[in-house]
Order: sequence, then structure tokens, then C-alpha cells
Amino acid sequence: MIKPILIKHAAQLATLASKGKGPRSKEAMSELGLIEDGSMWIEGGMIKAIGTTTELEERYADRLDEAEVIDATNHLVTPGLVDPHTHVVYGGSREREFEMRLEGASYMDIMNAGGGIHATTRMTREASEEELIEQTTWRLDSFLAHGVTTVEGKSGYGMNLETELKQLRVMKKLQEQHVIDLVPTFMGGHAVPPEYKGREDEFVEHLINDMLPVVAEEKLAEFNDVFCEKGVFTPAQSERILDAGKRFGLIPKIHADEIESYGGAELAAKIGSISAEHLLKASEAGIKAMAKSGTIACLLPATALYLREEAAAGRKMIDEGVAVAISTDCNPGSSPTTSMPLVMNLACISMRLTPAEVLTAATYNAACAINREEKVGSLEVGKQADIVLWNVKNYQELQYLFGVNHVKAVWKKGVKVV
Ligand SMILES: N=CN[C@@H](CCC(=O)O)C(=O)O
Ligand SMILES: [Zn+2]
Repeated sequence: MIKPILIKHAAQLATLASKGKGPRSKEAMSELGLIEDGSMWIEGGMIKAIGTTTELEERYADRLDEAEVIDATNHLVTPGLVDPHTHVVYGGSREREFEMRLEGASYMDIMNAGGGIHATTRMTREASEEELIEQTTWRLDSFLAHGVTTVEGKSGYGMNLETELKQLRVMKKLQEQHVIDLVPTFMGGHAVPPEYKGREDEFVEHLINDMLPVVAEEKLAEFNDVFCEKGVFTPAQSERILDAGKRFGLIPKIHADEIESYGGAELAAKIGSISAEHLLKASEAGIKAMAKSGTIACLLPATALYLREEAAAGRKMIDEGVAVAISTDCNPGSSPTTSMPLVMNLACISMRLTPAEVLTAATYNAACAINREEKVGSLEVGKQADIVLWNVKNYQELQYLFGVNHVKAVWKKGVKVV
């Protein structure tokens, strides 16, 4: 029998308690639901009670002997971090492109010359399911070590039915094998594969008619994502792909305005996308439209840094009323990292988000961006006991001491995994 757990005397318990109100924007992004000298009772993988240490010791006075007690004196406790945007399943690696970019080549130059996404597609097509599981397991372990307990993952390094399905099946297996919750997104619209060069619209039809129905039939994805970017998919093609996904019950997401301002944010708002990703070059009108439609901005400051681009206008987006989430964008080209704590630091430094806003963006709002806010992203009675104990006293210190992994312990569904 697994013992109940009592975490007590947390210097700061950041609950992010939200009572099911949907993604947070503006001032609500700074409401962390802090409890000083905080305590939690965990049983059956769930949070059963939360409050001050005095309150919980009184309430469970007759059961204290049976519990495993964790003394969190001088430590911050938060929900497990949620990463709502990754390309975590891929074959091979692209370190030579890193050098090429430092020598002056641009991300799109490399891609247009057959590298970038196309290079990883070749390596992913060649990889066996077992190889992909092995590589991805390593990355998921690393996420966990950085306090991340839920990860969204996209296909998109196949761009043919066989390999798209292979990536999604790998995610399904990993969801069964790994303690991390892995949330699958179909992204057949990541680029136009070379075999369809010059026949882009035909590829769009192929994706809609031949890939989406199988992905939906096999229930391999919850979301449908597309790279809406000049030279990749136009807003009109992106809309077709996302609309078609909706008809199969897949929720739209969109890589928007990453390299050029291209109407991606406006499109996200128009089609009711749950989130829009990147947004480095989002227009004023696009930002306003997203605030109005309630589309979450999923911002990726590590990607901007890695591509040596100016970060998205996160501060402005929050001030305009857009709900912001943040993510690693873990992928082999523009952000090969699993460190959410680093991304959180960067969100403060490069986008001027406050430490409180950043914690919301990496937990509760991130959960909203992948439809998981009922289960994870905050510490509330009835939610999964996904918890991080940090080697810092408060949430400001978590952001202040940067580039450091402050994780002391992680529980996933009430089981200590780090
Ligand atoms: N920008 C498009 N897709 C990925 C990068 C994929 C790659 O370079 O392999 C992203 O979100 O950053
Ligand atoms: Zn991406």
C-alpha cells in the first residue's frame, strides 16, 4: 500500500488555484494563490487537501502516523511544470546547422536548401520506432529532471502517412511507458516535403484527404498544428488544414508569424485556435484579435535566443489582454533544450514578464493551452499530485538565479520520480 504523503512547512506554496476559470490574462497572471508555511495531503495520486501546516496537521491529526512526511522548510513548492509545445519525437541531430547559422546562414536558407525540418524528416523517416522511443525517452527523462511533468508533442517530421503515424504511435507508447503525461498533436503541415515541391496545394489535399482521417480514426492526436509562414504554408492553406482537422475533432494550433509577419495571429483568432505559437513578428492587429478571441499566445523565448532573433512582445501581449503560456519548443533545429527553468528565466529577461506571470505561463496557462487545466497546472483539491519541490525559498528566487536547475524533488501522480 502506498502511504499518503504530507508535504509541510513549505516556505511558499504557489498553488495557482484557479477554480476552473479558463486561461488567465492581465493581472490574473500574477495571482499565484500563495500559502506561507504551506502544506498538502496527497493520497491515491491526487491532492486531497491543501492549506497551512497548522490547518492540515489538525485536520489529519489521527492519520499523521501513517503518512510519509516531507519537510519543505525553506523551500518553494509549485505545480509540476507543463510544456505545451514540443517536437520531442525526432531522429538524428543537426549540430552542423548550428555552426552554419553562426557562420551567417539563416534558418529559412538552410531549410530551403533541403536542411532544417527536411533534414530531420529524412532522419526520422529512417529511424525505427524503437530508436525513436529510445531517443525520446532520454529527452522526457531530462524534462522530468527539470520539473516538467506534462509535455505536448508534435508529429511533423514525417510528412508522409507512414512516418507521421510512426511518430504518433511512438508518443502513444511513451504515454503508456513513461511517467510524463504526453499530449499528442498532429503536425503533418510542418513543411511541404520535397516530393511535393511545386505541388503545394496537392500536398495540402493529400494531408486533408489521406492523413487526417487515419490520424483521427486511430485517435492518435488531440490537436492539429500547421506552420503558417512565408515559403511554407500560406494563411489560406493553413486555414484549410486547420478547418479540416476541426471536422475530425482535432483542436487547431498554429505556428504563426515566427519569421515574418504573415497574418498568422489574425488567422489564429479567426478560426478559434486554442493557441498560437512563436509570434515573434505578430502584428498589432493580430495581438488585439487574439486578446479578443481568447487565443493563448504560446511564446518560445529560447527559440528566439537560439535563432538570435528578438523575442516576441510578451510584455505587450499581456498588457493588451492576451493570455500567455511559455514553452521550450524542444526540437533539433531552433531550440534543442528540455529546460523549462531556463525558458522561464528568458521569459523574464527577454520579454519582461514578471516572475509571477512566468510561473503562471509555465503552469496553469500552459495547461490551458493543451486542454489539461482540469487535471494539472495548479495545486488544487481533486487535481493530480504533480508537484515540484525547489531549492529556492520563493518564486522570485526561481527566476533570479538563472540558468540553474533548482529542482530538488518531483512527484508525478503522487509518486516521487526525481
Ligand atoms: N518553426 C517551425 N517548427 C519548429 C522547428 C522545427 C525544426 O527546425 O526542426 C519550431 O517550432 O521552432
Ligand atoms: Zn514548434
